[in-house]
Amino acid sequence: MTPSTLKTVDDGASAPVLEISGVTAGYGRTTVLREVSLSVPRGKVVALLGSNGAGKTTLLRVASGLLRPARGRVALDGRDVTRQAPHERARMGLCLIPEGRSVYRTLSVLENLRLQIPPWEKHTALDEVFTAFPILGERLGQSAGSLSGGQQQMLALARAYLCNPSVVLLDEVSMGLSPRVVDEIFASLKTLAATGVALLLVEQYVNRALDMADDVVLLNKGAVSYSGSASGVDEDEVMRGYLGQDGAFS
Ligand SMILES: Nc1ncnc2c1ncn2[C@@H]1O[C@H](COP(=O)(O)OP(=O)(O)OP(=O)(O)O)[C@@H](O)[C@H]1O
Repeated sequence: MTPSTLKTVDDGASAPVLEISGVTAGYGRTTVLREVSLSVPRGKVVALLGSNGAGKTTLLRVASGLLRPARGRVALDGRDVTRQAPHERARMGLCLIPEGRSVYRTLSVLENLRLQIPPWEKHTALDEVFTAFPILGERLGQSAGSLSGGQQQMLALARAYLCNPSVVLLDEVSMGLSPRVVDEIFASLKTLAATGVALLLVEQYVNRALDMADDVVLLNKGAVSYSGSASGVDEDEVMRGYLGQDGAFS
């Protein structure tokens, strides 16, 4: 058999769960991301850090299909999804938890949870959500709008337990919450990661993100200024990068 007749079997098992390669993207004439590449290995936690406006949310939008890049490629499990719609990527195991606690305020907690179960996950039970966030189980009949900010964020995060994802993208889920609630949310993320779900974590609390991340990608003005193991990263250096001092991670 000649090499050209050999059939290659690639089920994506060895590929990173999410791979972004050479992505340039922006809004209208404004370029926000420049040649950004990033890889989320299966079952690993990657922290995506950078100062305000560096392009972190834009990168999550490109990854999830909400924004089409001008150049570059997005792959899930080794399959090119650059032209796939967000719901198709969701069906392939990508779950985005966007910034800002997206819950239906006038609907009950239970109704919100039911709406978060995608149509193709017919047999999903709510038990895992109640294990992660017991308070939601005690508030099922209450309107989501009457929950505290932390409880609303837990309700938004419930989606990560209901979609059977292989990778979850989290955009500043700790924003505006008390330290005690942030502790609880990070504990739930650690539990989720321990089940083998990969996380791409955009997080303002650098120390908390570094504490649970395997790898770190630092964005500076839309370009990657550091990409590598979290163990080689010093929080102070990241903060200097945030403040835009040249030299940090160059
Ligand atoms: N819908 C939009 N239209 C035009 N420009 C936008 C839009 N969304 C974001 N931008 C701009 O793109 C740049 C990157 O924004 P982005 O939200 O991706 O950064 P970020 O790193 O997530 O910042 P933050 O930490 O403040 O959320 C900013 O200059 C922002 O003003």
